[in-house]
Amino acid sequence: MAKQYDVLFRLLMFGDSGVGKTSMLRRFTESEFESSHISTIGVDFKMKTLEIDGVQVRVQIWDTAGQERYQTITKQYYRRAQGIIFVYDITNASSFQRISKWVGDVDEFSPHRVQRILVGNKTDEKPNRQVSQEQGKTLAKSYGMDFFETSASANTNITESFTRVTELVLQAHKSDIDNLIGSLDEYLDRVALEEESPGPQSESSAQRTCAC
Ligand SMILES: Nc1nc2c(ncn2[C@@H]2O[C@H](COP(=O)(O)OP(=O)(O)OP(=O)(O)O)[C@@H](O)[C@H]2O)c(=O)[nH]1
Repeated sequence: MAKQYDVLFRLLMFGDSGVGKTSMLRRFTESEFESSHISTIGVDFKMKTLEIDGVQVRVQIWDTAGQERYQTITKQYYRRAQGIIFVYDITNASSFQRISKWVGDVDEFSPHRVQRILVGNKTDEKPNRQVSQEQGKTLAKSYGMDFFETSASANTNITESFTRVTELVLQAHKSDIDNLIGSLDEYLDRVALEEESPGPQSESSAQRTCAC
C-alpha cells in the first residue's frame, strides 16, 4: 500500500506521574478524555498524521510512565526522539519543580537537534492552581522552549502544543527533507524521461519495423 505521509517523526512525552500525559495524548489522537488515572506501564505510543506547510507529517507519540520505577525503561527511548514535550500539572508545584530533573535526564541522552516544549496541564482546575502562568513562561524561556498551558479535560491548547512541537521538528529537519524530496523528484523525472525517450531497445524495434 502506498505511504500516506511524507515524513515520520518520533515525539516523546515526559513528566511526573499523574500530570496528564496519557490524557493529553488521548485527547489529541482520539478526542477522548477519562477522569480515572491508570498509570502508564513503561511506554505506550499513538500515531497521528498532521499537514504542515503542505507536508504530510506522521507523528509517533510515545507516552512514558512518570513513575520512578520505570525510569530504566523510559531512558532507552530518549535517544530515539526528534521532539520532546515536558509536562507538569499546574495544580501540583512539585511536578513543576521536577521539570528540571526531567530536562537534565533527557538532555544527557537525547540527540542535539531534538526540539523541546514545556506544557503546564490542567488549566481547567483554576481554584487549585499552584504554579502561575508567569512561572511556567519563565522556566520555558530559561530553557529556550515554547510554552503552553493546556487542559486535556477541557480540550484547551492540546492540538496547538502537539502541532507546535511537530512544526519545530519539521523546521529543524527541513533541509534533510528538502534534499530527500528533491532527489526523489529528480529520480522520478529521470524515470519519466527514460520512459519517454526512445532507448536502444525501441530504436532497434523501429529499425526492425522499417525493414519489413
Ligand atoms: N482536571 C483535569 N484532570 C486531568 C487533566 N488531564 C489529566 N487529568 C487527570 O489526571 C489524572 C492523571 O492523568 P494521566 O493522563 O493518567 O497522567 P499521566 O501523566 O499519564 O500519568 P502516568 O501514566 O502515571 O505517568 C487522571 O485522573 C486524569 O483524568 C486535565 O486537563 N484536567
